[in-house]
Amino acid sequence: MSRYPEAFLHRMQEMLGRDYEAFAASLEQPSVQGLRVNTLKTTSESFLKKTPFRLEPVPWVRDGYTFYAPDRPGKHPYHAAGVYYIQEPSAMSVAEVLNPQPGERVLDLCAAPGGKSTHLAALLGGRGLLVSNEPHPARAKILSENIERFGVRNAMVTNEMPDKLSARFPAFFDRILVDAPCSGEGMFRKDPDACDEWSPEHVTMCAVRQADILDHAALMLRPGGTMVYSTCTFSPDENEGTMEKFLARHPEFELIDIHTAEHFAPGFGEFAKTARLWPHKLSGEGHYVAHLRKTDDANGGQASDEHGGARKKSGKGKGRDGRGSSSAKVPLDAVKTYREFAGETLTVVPEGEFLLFGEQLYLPPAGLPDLQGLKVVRPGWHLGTVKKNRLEPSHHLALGLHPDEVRHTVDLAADDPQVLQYLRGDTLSVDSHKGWIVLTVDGFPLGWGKLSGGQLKNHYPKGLRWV
Ligand SMILES: C[S@@+](CC[C@H](N)C(=O)[O-])C[C@H]1O[C@@H](n2cnc3c(N)ncnc32)[C@H](O)[C@@H]1O
Repeated sequence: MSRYPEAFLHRMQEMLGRDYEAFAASLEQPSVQGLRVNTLKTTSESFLKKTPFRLEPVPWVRDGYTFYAPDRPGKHPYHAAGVYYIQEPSAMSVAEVLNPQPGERVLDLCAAPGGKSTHLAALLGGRGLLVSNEPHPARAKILSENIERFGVRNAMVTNEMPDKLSARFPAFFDRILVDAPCSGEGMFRKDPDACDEWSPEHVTMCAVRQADILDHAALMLRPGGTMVYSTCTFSPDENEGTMEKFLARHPEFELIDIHTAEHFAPGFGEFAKTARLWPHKLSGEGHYVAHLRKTDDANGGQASDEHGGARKKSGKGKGRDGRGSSSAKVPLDAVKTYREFAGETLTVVPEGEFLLFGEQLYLPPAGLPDLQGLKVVRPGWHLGTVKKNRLEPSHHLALGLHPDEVRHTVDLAADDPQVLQYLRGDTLSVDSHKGWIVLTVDGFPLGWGKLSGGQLKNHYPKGLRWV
């Protein structure tokens, strides 16, 4: 008996006709695995010279590669250093289609665990603003950790429902990604548990929720801005059906071409401009992608300034520690403490309009909107914890730094046993400058250590330690 729901297989048979046999055979194949190089930290060219893995380029994305068993890049120290993100090849198509440009304001509305957000961040190249949102609190935390590991400096992570954000950010974003919660049919072979949740009723419920999410996304896009709607399911109700109803409700939107469309099959019927990624036609899982544009004269129903609704930052909100203390004015002492630390430890002192939540000091991205009343998990680049007269640097600071920006580093080769000891939280014996140093693996920052008397006190975060 098949491990896939009968009703699902029956629907697929009806949908695919002659192609069904090839599709059904693909369900019995292992899922395709991939990694996407973090171009905030390196280039693909340089990574390919160092990588110990056998990799094949994914044709529809820059910097994406397929890897094969027995390689396990998720277990390599490069993963802890944020050198790449493990993401299956079809999922890599999505941010590539949205194609944000450095300096833009980008929203990823359904962002956890962060595959597409880290991709969007890489494409922004550290310039502009990325708001990565996830309503589920535990998933928002994972998203935030991935933003940290990837060393993204210009992202804010929120934990909100779309209506809360759309009330706050009318016509604000240049690009929006709605990678919608869906019935997940395209992930069945990768994640057999996804089958257990599947039912025809679940498909219908997902379509209703997708409509609601899209309506709020539509409000937040500036006129002339672009949006990608994507799912990892096959059901037309959640794909072409969701698009059809959305376009009927929103005549200010139109479907536009997908620049990588040659690699994919077209969507059904009148939705040939959208793309279907079939596991029996390419090397990847099942996905659907639609690219939309909001017309220039659409006013979005809301007032907006010259950049589509920018708001002045008040710097208030809830910190990642949930204390939500006000940070309208960062005490000068805190900034002084940070600058002293940075002056001693770094070659370049990151500056900007700081935010302080409790003891946590952040550097928010430029153009960060009003945070008042929003659940913010990470309001920008986390610099550290301000103690009485000292700054304890954050893991995010280390991961967001280029090794040249740090005065003292200890570099270890990936196969040096001390790397594993460090990731396990052990104290290391090293010969280097006394004080704070960044431990790097083949030149990629892994985390902080504090050296005294030849012993490196381990500051790799307890929650991330390898067991
Ligand atoms: C397909 S997953 C996103 C995957 C993510 N984009 C990535 O690449 O890692 C959809 C996400 O939407 C979240 N979600 C569920 N309901 C939502 C809603 N009403 N609004 C926004 N996101 C929602 C889910 O918790 C889930 O994390």
